[in-house]
Amino acid sequence: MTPGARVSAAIECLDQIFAGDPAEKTLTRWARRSRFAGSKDRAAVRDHVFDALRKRDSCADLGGALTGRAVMIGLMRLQDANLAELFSGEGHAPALLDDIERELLLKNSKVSHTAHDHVPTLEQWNLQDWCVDLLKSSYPENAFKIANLLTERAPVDLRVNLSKSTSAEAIEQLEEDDIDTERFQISETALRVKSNPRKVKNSKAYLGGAVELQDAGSQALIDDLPLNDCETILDYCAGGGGKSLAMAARTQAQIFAHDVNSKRMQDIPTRANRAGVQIHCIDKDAIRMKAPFDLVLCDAPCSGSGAWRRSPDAKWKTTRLDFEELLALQTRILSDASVFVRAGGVLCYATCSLFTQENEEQVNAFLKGNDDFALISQKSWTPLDGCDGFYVAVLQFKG
Ligand SMILES: C[S@@+](CC[C@H](N)C(=O)[O-])C[C@H]1O[C@@H](n2cnc3c(N)ncnc32)[C@H](O)[C@@H]1O
Repeated sequence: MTPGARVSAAIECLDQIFAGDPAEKTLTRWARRSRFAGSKDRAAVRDHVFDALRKRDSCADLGGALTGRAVMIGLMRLQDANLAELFSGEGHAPALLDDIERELLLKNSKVSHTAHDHVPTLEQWNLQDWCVDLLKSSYPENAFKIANLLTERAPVDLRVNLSKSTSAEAIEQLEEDDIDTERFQISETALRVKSNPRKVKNSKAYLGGAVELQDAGSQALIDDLPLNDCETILDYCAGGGGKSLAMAARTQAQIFAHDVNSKRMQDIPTRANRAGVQIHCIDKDAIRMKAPFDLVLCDAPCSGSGAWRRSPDAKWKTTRLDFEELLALQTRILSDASVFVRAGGVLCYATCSLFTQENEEQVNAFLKGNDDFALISQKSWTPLDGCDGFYVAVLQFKG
């Protein structure tokens, strides 16, 4: 595909996404229909679509409308691409810019879309307005800087599986597959991929279980858990098992994974096998039989705002009502899971949210109603730390 044809494909996908279709499904559907597209074309179209979603409002403002075409005009302008070449009207390239589009672009380009030395307009936040308010109240000093970082592509991080490899061995093994990485100080196990991220899943290091894909912030969160003296651990919201696997590599404790939606755990046995660790997936009845646990982790469902660089679709589709429902669910999960902690054990509450309402405020509310728990530590990370946004609190059950 020509560069222009890739832009046309991105326009088509964005129009469907703006009409309400989920981004991933839209891209998969497009790829199925477009047998002529090679893997590089698919990657390029995906990058266009995700870049455009991350900076949606800035792009729409530059291009003059919230349509696939206007947003791609805005994105290409922000990327200093040659608009005349891309919008050539030749072959499968999008039609030439008309006079109105050209004038609009000229007028809008005079306003800086990246400058930090002025009060940002709502478009420049690239967030829904209720999220701007939440971010401002969570980070009064740095809200706009964080919002800006959420418009950038997320780095690809790996977790070295310490039960199979050292960092030095993993780096060397990855190099054999042309994947350059470097240590990321935020966690002992974290490697940042510097080249060929798309090769990771077929690399020997990944297939052999020496590394897993996991954001460095997620790894730092696991470093903060008091795993040392544990014999039994319950990962109460295990999902695909990212946190279970990271814990298993760091402790000899028995790890039990649970999720209300058991289908989400279906890959855990394969992933555990690859990592050379054991994770027992259990249902609620089995939890009651095995309880109490030394450590119960609630990696609660949340807005996911800390990871909106990776899923920019969600930053536009999550409604205020969804958010309120999530808050209620987090409250319930903390309360439900707390009964499975042994006296003297710990309840750990984690999210990948940037908003204090889902983090500190949830924990404070829990502590108010449960004076037999005490806060031991809490920590948060934001993209300012070079990773996704995360929060973790460790609460001890005094019994
Ligand atoms: C943030 S995700 C977990 C991600 C996972 N821990 C990881 O590191 O890959 C939250 C999970 O909580 C699960 N969940 C939602 N409500 C729940 C409940 N009431 N009890 C247990 N799990 C629940 C969801 O199905 C979802 O998989």
